[in-house]
Amino acid sequence: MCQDFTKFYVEPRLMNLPMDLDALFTRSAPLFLEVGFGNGEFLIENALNRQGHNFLGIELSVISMVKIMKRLSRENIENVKVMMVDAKFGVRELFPDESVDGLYMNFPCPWPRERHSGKRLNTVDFLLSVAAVLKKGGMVQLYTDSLEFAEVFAENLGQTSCFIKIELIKNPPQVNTRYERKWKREGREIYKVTAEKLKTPMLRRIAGGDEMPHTWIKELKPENLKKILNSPIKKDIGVFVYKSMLKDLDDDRYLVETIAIDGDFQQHFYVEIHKRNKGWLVKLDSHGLPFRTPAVKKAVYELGKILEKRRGAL
Ligand SMILES: C[S@@+](CC[C@H](N)C(=O)[O-])C[C@H]1O[C@@H](n2cnc3c(N)ncnc32)[C@H](O)[C@@H]1O
Repeated sequence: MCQDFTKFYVEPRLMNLPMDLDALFTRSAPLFLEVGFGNGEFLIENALNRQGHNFLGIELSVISMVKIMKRLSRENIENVKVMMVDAKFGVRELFPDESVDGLYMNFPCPWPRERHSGKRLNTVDFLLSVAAVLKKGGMVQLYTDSLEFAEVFAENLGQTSCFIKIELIKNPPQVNTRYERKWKREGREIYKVTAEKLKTPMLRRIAGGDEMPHTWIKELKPENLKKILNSPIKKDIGVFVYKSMLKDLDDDRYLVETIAIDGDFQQHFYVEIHKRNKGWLVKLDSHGLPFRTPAVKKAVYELGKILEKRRGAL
């Protein structure tokens, strides 16, 4: 039987940002987020016990996404939505200020190696995003098996100057997630950090806006475009990198593999060069779906400029 998951899945890349949360849930109710819900036990148990609240789960794993949607569908759970986005970007960019009543994080990866430190979800920057989207009096709650992660989380909550009642306790009541069970089986201690939001910081957000710059390259013969694209387009000016050029099915369409970098957030996608009556259109390839950040827009725009310059040099 074909299952319809569209009821549960939110695609923020296709929405006006920040999101209209009441419209999303078709009702106004307190909203709680869980970052990295994994198997989804915690999210679902809370949603079933608190039918008057809305729950939104954020994950990066496709397997987790499919697993939870199957269960939401099977049990016809109405007050949970899920979306696939990096929480560092998603919490900051998708939610309006003071729109969330509570944020839970159960056993996030501690990323102990220094070279992975950019992925940790206990930095001052991430916690400032959490502070911005929480309502005043809203709470943040972390469970972890890593004392170091918990201590840095608590310390950085304090660094933001946006939270009060910051508490770190050892061996709290269980949340009963897969990772909690795993770490307890291995005899590890569990730590819980909680805090209450007091102040809303000012955040600079970068996503949003529907406009997508595309450019036209006129008066360029297909054989000349081929010549241009045969020499590699490698450009790295800090915000984007063109990786490699792929020719699509016919001579009318080329794809340039691109990575756009907005601070600590990277997106991988293709820019398309497509022959139309008016000339060659340079635009975002419609199969990929990056957030339209400044670096993505610049990558599209700059490719047009590069092609134009090379055309002039032919
Ligand atoms: C160690 S697992 C814990 C899963 C679950 N909460 C539990 O306690 O069993 C961490 C989860 O966080 C997700 N994750 C890691 N980094 C993330 C990020 N930046 N944004 C959203 N989810 C993330 C991973 O895909 C993974 O499912």
